[in-house]
Amino acid sequence: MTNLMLILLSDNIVYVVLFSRSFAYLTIKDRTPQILTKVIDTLHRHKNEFFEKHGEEGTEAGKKAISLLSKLRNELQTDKPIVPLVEKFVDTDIWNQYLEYQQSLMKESDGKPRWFHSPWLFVECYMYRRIHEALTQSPPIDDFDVFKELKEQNFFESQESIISLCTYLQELMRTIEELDEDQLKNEFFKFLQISLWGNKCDLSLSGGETSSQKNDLISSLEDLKPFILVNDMERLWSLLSKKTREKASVRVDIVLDNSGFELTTDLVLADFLLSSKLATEIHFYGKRIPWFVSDTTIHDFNWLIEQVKHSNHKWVAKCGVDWENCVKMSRLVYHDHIFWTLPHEYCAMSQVAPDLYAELQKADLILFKGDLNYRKLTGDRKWAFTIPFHQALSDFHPAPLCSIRTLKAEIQVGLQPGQGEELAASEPSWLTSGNLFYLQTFVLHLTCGMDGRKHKIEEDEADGIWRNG
Ligand SMILES: O=P(O)(O)OC[C@@]1(O)O[C@H](CO)[C@@H](O)[C@@H]1O
Ligand SMILES: [Mn+2]
Repeated sequence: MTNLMLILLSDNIVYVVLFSRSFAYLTIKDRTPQILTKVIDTLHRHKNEFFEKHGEEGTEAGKKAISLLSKLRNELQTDKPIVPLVEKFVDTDIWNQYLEYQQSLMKESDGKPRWFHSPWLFVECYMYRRIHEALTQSPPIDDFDVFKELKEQNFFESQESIISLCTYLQELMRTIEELDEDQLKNEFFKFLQISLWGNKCDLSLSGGETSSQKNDLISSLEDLKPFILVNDMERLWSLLSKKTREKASVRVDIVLDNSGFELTTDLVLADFLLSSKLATEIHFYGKRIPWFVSDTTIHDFNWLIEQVKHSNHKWVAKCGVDWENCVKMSRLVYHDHIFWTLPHEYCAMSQVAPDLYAELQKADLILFKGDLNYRKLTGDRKWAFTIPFHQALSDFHPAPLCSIRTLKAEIQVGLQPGQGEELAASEPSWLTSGNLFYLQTFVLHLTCGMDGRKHKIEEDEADGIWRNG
């Protein structure tokens, strides 16, 4: 049953609202409470560790964090108002200013921003920021990463694939100097697809359920190709190979997504780019706080390289030693700016985090991994499927950039006329099932206006979850 409804909102944009159960609604209604319950369960299971480490104070801290998170879950499930952050942290004021901005978008009659009455992107990011606040309010366990176990499990369960990946890379290293241009391009395409496939291993989509990479990836690449919806690899190659011919140093920046298997595929891609001299330095961007369950923090990055270095498989261990050396020689550089864990869409970066924008401008190419980055690149708006990618970026272009993303949310641009409709006919959940891949490049610096309609996601009842206001 769907109802049509016209709503006039404070910014005087009229939305025709179709009430249909949406991915955003199901995320907030079902998946985020499930994730919170897993976090509370994790804290319960670490009670003894907290006591052993910190005595009675640790036990009390665990209880406090659990009660704060239980309160958060209740606020979410009963659609309470979104409350300001209270614990002083580097981004507390920015978050509370953003909450005031959301309030300003609402009509007085709509009251305050609530969990089911706010943009999905904001509410989902806010939930992870409140999890972080609950821990920082519970010293001495304030530095405990409630998602650490899940991220490590993903890595350990993907060992088969990691071994085949590292073995392939090390075997290629033996002959990489002799590859001709075509052979090099084909290897580049392989490592790009491996990094793309790695994005399927995402624990927030799975609600924390295991999502490791079980089968051998290299041999599956041909089977994977039909699932690539937009494939700009050729354009990516011509951009990068041209830069390599023209410049002595070429910098590729990779905005990371999930730790575990996906991070391993990104390190393998980075190693290939450096070893093939397609790049001379790689800059990685991770998250400052635990984020969307599986996203990479500096602790995850250092832990993974250490694990790989100490592997009992010789080619895996060789990769770990190489990666550690690249970090020491600053050929691999890791950044974790707080902006990446704010709710802002990326077209706001030059205002909100001009230092980060200036850093990205030094890159010859930026690769954005994953779905959440794609949502922030496109402002989480309901663009028509055929809107060009550069237009959806709404003036965000620090450097030529490429989104490498598995579709997991109901946003998609850059398609051919009819392509989205065709996919919907063949697989109704094509946007959120995580079965389709998306390698879209924006390599030309074009300015563009913001003409995307904002995305409104509704479910059956009168309330709805809105995308970015
Ligand atoms: O960025 P990633 O790891 O590819 O995906 C993030 C994600 O799991 O979180 C949101 C739903 O909870 C969606 O953006 C997407 O499904
Ligand atoms: Mn993620």
